[in-house]
Amino acid sequence: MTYMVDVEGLSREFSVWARTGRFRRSAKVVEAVADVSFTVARGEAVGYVGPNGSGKSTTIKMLTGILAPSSGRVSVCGLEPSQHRKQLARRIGIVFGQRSQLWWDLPLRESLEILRAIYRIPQARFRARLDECVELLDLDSFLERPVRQLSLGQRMRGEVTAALLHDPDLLVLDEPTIGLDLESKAKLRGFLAELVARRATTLLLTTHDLQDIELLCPRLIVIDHGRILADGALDTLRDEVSPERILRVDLKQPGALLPTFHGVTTVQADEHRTRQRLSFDPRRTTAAELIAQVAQVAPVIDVSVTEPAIEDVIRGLYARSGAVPAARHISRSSETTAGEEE
Ligand SMILES: Nc1ncnc2c1ncn2[C@@H]1O[C@H](COP(=O)(O)OP(=O)(O)OP(=O)(O)O)[C@@H](O)[C@H]1O
Repeated sequence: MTYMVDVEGLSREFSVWARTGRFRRSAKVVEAVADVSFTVARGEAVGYVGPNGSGKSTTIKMLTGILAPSSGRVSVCGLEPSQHRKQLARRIGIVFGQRSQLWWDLPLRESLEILRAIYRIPQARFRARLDECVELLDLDSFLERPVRQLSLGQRMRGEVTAALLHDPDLLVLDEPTIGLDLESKAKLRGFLAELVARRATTLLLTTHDLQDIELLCPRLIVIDHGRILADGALDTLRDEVSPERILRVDLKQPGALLPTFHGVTTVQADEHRTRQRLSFDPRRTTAAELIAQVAQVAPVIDVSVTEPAIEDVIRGLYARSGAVPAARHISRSSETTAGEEE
């Protein structure tokens, strides 16, 4: 099988100057990415998550050819990125939430025209792509406006359009929803979800907003200290870390506390015992089975099942590995001085 992304033993080190006393600094090596291996198949949508300084951007930079690896092997669309950066640029689309690929003083439409010329996109294909983005991302009202006058949400919609004009095989999004308000986030996510579903675009997404992942990426790669902590389907990781689910049942009449059916660990009830919560292990029983069992002992008017939120799953993965991400926000400016440039 040929993969869109194929990474093996990928590592990247940086030499940095660290303060060791009031006037003393000494060189040390930071392992930004350490022995990372994964593959992404065509049409997959993968979320790459980790706390600040865990190595996400460094990985993305190696995948897109901005940085060369210190060691390991990386292949994107069958190309070695740092050696074939220009060729690769025709095959992938990149959106960096914190950086723009548009021309600040030009109207958005002109920026897109320039990109058409750079990528030598045939007029008909360009028109079709642009029309589609204009419609689905509502670009109409600001297409003629200079990029510097656009709101962040409008600019991001422009960035995504720019990344898609040349029909890339792989779309790499680095924090695409950072700083966006709820409405803009929803709009962008809706568009990307459609893209994945309809066109089977391969997507690699880094984000701090776990809702992006939940809505767009069935698979999750979790990274910490430059190493992969977990890689798998969100649902599988959820089962591994915190298998318990909660079935809430609303009964027609107050009654006795429900029995601990097979697979149920605890039963809790409100004071009238009309609303009861059954914690259960989905590997031992199913919500449907439980509902049927409850209905046999008491008339039910409503039910709902709650799963652990993605935040809890990720917290569980870190806890399992002994990492404590929240306490580790690495500030480049105060702790280290970059000794190497991108
Ligand atoms: N050019 C550089 N020179 C020196 N150190 C660097 C450089 N780029 C990254 N690092 C270090 O490598 C580590 C990983 O950084 P990276 O930017 O990849 O993390 P990240 O997961 O993208 O973080 P964030 O979520 O804050 O963007 C950090 O310790 C960072 O300080």
